[in-house]
Amino acid sequence: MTTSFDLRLRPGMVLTGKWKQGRYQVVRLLGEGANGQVYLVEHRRRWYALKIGRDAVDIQSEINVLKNIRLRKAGSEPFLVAVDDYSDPAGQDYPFYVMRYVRGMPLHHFMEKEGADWFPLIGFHLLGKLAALHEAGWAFGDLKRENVLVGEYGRVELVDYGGVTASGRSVRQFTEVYDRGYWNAGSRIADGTYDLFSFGVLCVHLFESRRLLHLTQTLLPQNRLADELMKLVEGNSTLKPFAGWLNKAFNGGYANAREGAGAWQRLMHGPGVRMKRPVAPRWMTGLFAGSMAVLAATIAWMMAEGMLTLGLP
Ligand SMILES: Nc1ncnc2c1ncn2[C@@H]1O[C@H](COP(=O)(O)OP(=O)(O)OP(=O)(O)O)[C@@H](O)[C@H]1O
Repeated sequence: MTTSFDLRLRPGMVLTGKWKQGRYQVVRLLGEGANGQVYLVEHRRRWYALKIGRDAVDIQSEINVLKNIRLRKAGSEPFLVAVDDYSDPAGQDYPFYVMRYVRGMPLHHFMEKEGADWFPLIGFHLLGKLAALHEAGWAFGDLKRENVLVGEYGRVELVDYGGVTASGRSVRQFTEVYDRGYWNAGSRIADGTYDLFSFGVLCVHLFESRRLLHLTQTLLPQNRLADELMKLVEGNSTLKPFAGWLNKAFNGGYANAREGAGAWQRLMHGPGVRMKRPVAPRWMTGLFAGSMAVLAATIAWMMAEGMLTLGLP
């Protein structure tokens, strides 16, 4: 991935906003893409993600979307925290915004590390995230492995809102291989079905990346069809139980992610699906065992004291 500018912020340096004077200490680079670089920063003793770019228009349109979609759970901090410009020592201005730091690793790295058994649950969580956007009148647009971060217990967060588009408009930003138009399977009009198509490609990309790459290198544009993707699905043991679902998603059969999530959930417990069930953290198991021991001791003591009988005649 190349970026359009060569700014490098070093760990430890403090970036001060030109207009609002907010101070952000750089911890490390989190990632970079076409629109900018994302750094982990510390601000008022808390961690945030700071995205900085050169193109004010690109960054500003992401900011506008983030302001509009209000990714906020009741009582929690907003996703978008601050907006400002940074002036480098040479006087060059770079627009940036600060957002909530999402602790997690990109989906494909998580899956490589933790195993495919997580796939059904993570897929379900991801559909839930998309459903919330669809219900608010948006499509995510640029769904791909890198834009899905997975945290503990398979919790999922979407990052990079540069492609988020109001329903009914033309998708603003997409990645070719995930794009419905690329596969001759429909328009680039933003809606739930567009994201579900990309979700299907994402599933294929996770488990059949080599063959998917081969298809993109060998198929003539007119032969790029969802049927080709389905062949990869049918040949893969993790994806096969979801073949019916994926076929429907590739053909626009689910109007939105909520509908898709319901059907996905039913399949998760079906035949042929190996699924990780997150276990409660050890401290919670310990707490439960501890409370049971206290309860047993209390009952024994009450019985000994004659305060409790077992209901025998
Ligand atoms: N809020 C966040 N918390 C943690 N990590 C993040 C956050 N936002 C972005 N990242 C990381 O930074 C990477 C690059 O960010 P982002 O995708 O927004 O940049 P981009 O320039 O728009 O990339 P692309 O060219 O893929 O569109 C992400 O893949 C992710 O790993």
